[in-house]
This record gives sequence, structure tokens and C-alpha cells, in this order.
Amino acid sequence: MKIFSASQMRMADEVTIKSEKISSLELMERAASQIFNLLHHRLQGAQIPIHVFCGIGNNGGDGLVISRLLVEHGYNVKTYIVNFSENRSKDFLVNYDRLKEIAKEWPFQIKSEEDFPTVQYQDMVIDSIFGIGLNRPLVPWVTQLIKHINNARCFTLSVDIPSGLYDYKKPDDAEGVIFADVTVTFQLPKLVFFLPQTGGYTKEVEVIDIGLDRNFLHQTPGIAELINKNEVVPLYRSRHKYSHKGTFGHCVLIGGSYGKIGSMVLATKAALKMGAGLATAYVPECGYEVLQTTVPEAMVITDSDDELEEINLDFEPSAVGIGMGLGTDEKTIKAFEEFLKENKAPMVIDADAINCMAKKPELLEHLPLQTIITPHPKELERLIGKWEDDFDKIRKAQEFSAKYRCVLVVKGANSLIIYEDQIYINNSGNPGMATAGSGDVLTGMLTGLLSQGYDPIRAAVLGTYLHGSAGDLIAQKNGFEALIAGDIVNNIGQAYLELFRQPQQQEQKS
Ligand SMILES: NC(=O)C1=CN([C@@H]2O[C@H](COP(=O)(O)OP(=O)(O)OC[C@H]3O[C@@H](n4cnc5c(N)ncnc54)[C@H](O)[C@@H]3O)[C@@H](O)[C@H]2O)[C@H](O)CC1
Ligand SMILES: [K+]
Repeated sequence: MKIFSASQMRMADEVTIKSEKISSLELMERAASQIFNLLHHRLQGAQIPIHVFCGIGNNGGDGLVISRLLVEHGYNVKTYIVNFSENRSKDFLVNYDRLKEIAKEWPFQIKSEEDFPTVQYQDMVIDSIFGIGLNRPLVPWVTQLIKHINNARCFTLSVDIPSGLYDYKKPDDAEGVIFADVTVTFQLPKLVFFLPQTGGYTKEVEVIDIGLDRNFLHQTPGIAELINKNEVVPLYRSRHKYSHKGTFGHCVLIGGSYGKIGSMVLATKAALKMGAGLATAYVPECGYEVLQTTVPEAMVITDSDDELEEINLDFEPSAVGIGMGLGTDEKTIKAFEEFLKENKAPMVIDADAINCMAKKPELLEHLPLQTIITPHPKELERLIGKWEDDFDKIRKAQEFSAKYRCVLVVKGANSLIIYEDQIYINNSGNPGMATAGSGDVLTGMLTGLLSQGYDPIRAAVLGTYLHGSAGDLIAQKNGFEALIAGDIVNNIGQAYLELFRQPQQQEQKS
């Protein structure tokens, strides 16, 4: 699913108004009445006090429509106008008059802290103060109002986006943003819902289709793409009946050091489970028996010591995954450098191999085109430097990717796959996956896909999704805490099958 910026959303709005020959007021009515329908369906007329806080722009206009429909259906509603500016939008004003015509009680004006109403824990709040139009710091009393609402800890529904969130930078005051139980957002999800600094402001997101122009939505490239099952199924390549193990390549996993051989076991197994035809593990001597015993399907080549000092392969690999448990010893960096100069196969670079590159940035010049690099936040910082906020992090990652023509998989709650100006946001996975070895499994999985001839961007997107999806299958059975990396490997097959599982159908009455 595409993600648009605020200005692209506005454009979609305008195009729809023109192509459908409707007014912006009608579009507002359509959008906001869908939110009312959701509420009405859930509340079924319940008389809990509902406080609707409206700003003075179009987000406020949406709130006024919701208020009117709630009043018309006999709900117990109080409407407040958060008067932070005199520049009321045209559609706000029309809906303000419409509400005044039917409500017994006129909207209550809030102009300072003295006007704050009492909101109780048992009540409900509709947050329509700011939408995607927020473009400058809030006046202090509005920040206070948001904190006042949050303090009530009552059920809060945000319209389009929690008020106080910008769509292009982190909030000025981390507490000056509505904490929503649910955000009902229009047409397309917003980037802020998936970034670590801003994703936590809403527990749930519901995207509602408000019928914006299909052609425009289809033809306009978004700023990012949200990756769910629908997006990855077309990336999967089915297997031909007459294929043989050579068809799926011979990949090599390179890494390991004394005490860190387990990382190689996980990565090698993961590459095979993803479907690589053959896999060789290249490890220091101390890893030989461990690998031969725990992954009998793999071949093993060893270096002579407890750390890797040279990397000499006697075959041309179809793909390389390097870095798991590797260490950053000078001799290892040298071996890595020599290998990079020789190697032509597609690569995945992880963990200590990333740290080697951070220590010696010249190594980056030798990467094959579209090498996949899989940093966690600390490793990313070593590559691209510190960032101001998540948006700045994305910009810097894009610049890095463009400079070195590499694919970055920025690991996190929603891992980001970045290639030049393209951003893919993975939407599978869960907090149980923040566990030792989870990254080694990902590297093995991506290497397994490259080995089969998937191009690097497809491999990064599909592999990251399947990694999260395998984790989700485990969490459904065992919960988050007991999830360990080896379980992810063992669930790769199920994760593939899950791609093609149809939701259970209810029997149709004839
Ligand atoms: N695009 C769609 O699909 C639809 C959007 N709708 C709703 O419209 C809002 C966006 O409305 P907009 O009027 O552009 O912005 P806001 O209501 O978010 O902001 C209000 C207003 O306030 C000004 N402003 C910004 N920051 C500040 C500040 N710190 N202090 C004071 N004033 C500020 C800003 O210039 C704006 O004019 C969208 O989120 C949807 O809820 C629709 O109704 C349906 C279709
Ligand atoms: K809002």
C-alpha cells in the first residue's frame, strides 16, 4: 500500500474534487461520516459522554461533521472549538453553522487554560484538533490542552493523525501529542505511524477508503510503500517442475569466531530453509564440528584459526552473506577487503562486516551493485552518522544508498528497506523478535533468496517480510518472550505457506 506525503494527499483531494465534480465540503462530509459510521457501529447508541475537540482547519471541520451526526443520532456529545487561530477554513465555517443549527448546545470555545473542560476516564474523546496541516509549533496553551486530554486516559479516537504530529519531522514536545487508542486515517496510511519516534502515539490505525481519485492514487509514486502480504505475493517466484538444486544456486555464508559460531549455524540453516540449492559455511577452524553436526545439509570450509584471516573460495558462489559473529580484528578486516576486491556475487553484509566498513570506509567502494546491508540502529549510525530524528535518518540513509548504490535494510519494529529514493516499510514482525540471533537469521534468509536469483530489492523486501511473518507465527503460539532465533528458522516453511493461505470463508446460504 502506498504512503503519500501531506502535500500529495492534498493534491489527491483536489484531483478528486475536479474529476468527480464534487465540492470539498461534500468530500469532508463523505470522509467524516465514515468515521461516524464506525463509531455508531461500535457504540450502538451508548450514552457515554463524547468530547469532540475541533481545531479551525479541515481536520476541525471533520470533527464538526462527526459531532453533528452524533447529535442527530441522540448521542451525549460536547463539542469544543480549539481557537488557536482566527484563520478558520471555509469548510470548517460551513460545518460550524450546520452544527449550530441542530445542536441544543453551541460549541464551547477554548481560548486558554481557564476554558479546559473536565474529561473523565470513562468518557470518550474525538481528537480533531490538527490533521496533516500542522506546520509550526503549537501555542503553549494548546500543548497544555493536549496534555490535559492525555491525562484523562480515556478512550481517544484521532481523526486522520494524532494532533501534534507533523508529517515531516518529530514533534517539538514528545508529550504535546495526543496518545490515541485508535487513529482513523483517510485513504492511505501515513509515514509517521511506522517510525520508532512517532509510531507509539497510536495503538491502532484504521485506514478508511474515502473514494479519492483511483487514477491519481495509482499513477502517483508515493513517498514509501507499506509491505503487507498483498505486496509480497507478487514477488514470490514459483518453482519449475524440472528445476534441480543447481537452479537455486550455491551460496556461501562467511563469519563466526570463537564463541560466536551459533550465528553461523542460524544463518546457514536459514539460507537453506529459504530455498538455496547448496550452502557452504566459511568459518574458522573452531566452527567445523559445530556446523557439520548442526547443519548436516551444508558444506563447511575452514580457516586455520579462531578468527577469519583469509577468505579463499574454490568455487564461484551465487550469493554471499557475510558478517555474522565475524569480529573486527585487523586481520579479519584485511581478509574482508581482499575478498571484496575479488567477489562479483550479490552480497548481504551484516553485523561485524558492517563494523569493518565503518572502521574502513574505503571498503564501501568495492561493493557489488545493490549489495544488501542490514544494520541495526547502532550499526547504521556508524555508517551514516547521527540523525536529528527518524525523517532525517531516512534522508541520510537514502543519500548513503544513492552514493554506494546499496540496499539498506534498517532493522527495527518496522524494518525499512531503502534503495536510493525508494522506501519500503515492512509491516510483519513483533517485539518478540528483538532477540539474540534474529539478525543472523535475516541475513541467511536474504542470502538464500539472492542465491535463487531474486534481484536484491525483491530479496530484501520478501525476505524481511517472511522473517517477520515467521516470527508472527511463533508469537501466535508461544508469545513474545519465549521466541528465539532458532524458532524463526524453523518457521520459514510455514511463513512461505502463509503467503498463499486464504482467510477462512463463511459458508454462503443458498
Ligand atoms: N486530503 C484528504 O484526503 C482530506 C482531508 N481532510 C481533512 O483535512 C485535514 C487537513 O486539513 P488542513 O486544513 O489542511 O489542516 P489542519 O486542519 O491539520 O490544520 C489547520 C490549520 O492550522 C494551521 N496551522 C498549522 N500549524 C499551526 C499551529 N501550530 N498553530 C496554529 N495554526 C496552525 C494550518 O495552516 C492549517 O490551515 C486532514 O488531516 C483531514 O482531516 C478532509 O476533510 C477530507 C479529505
Ligand atoms: K487529529
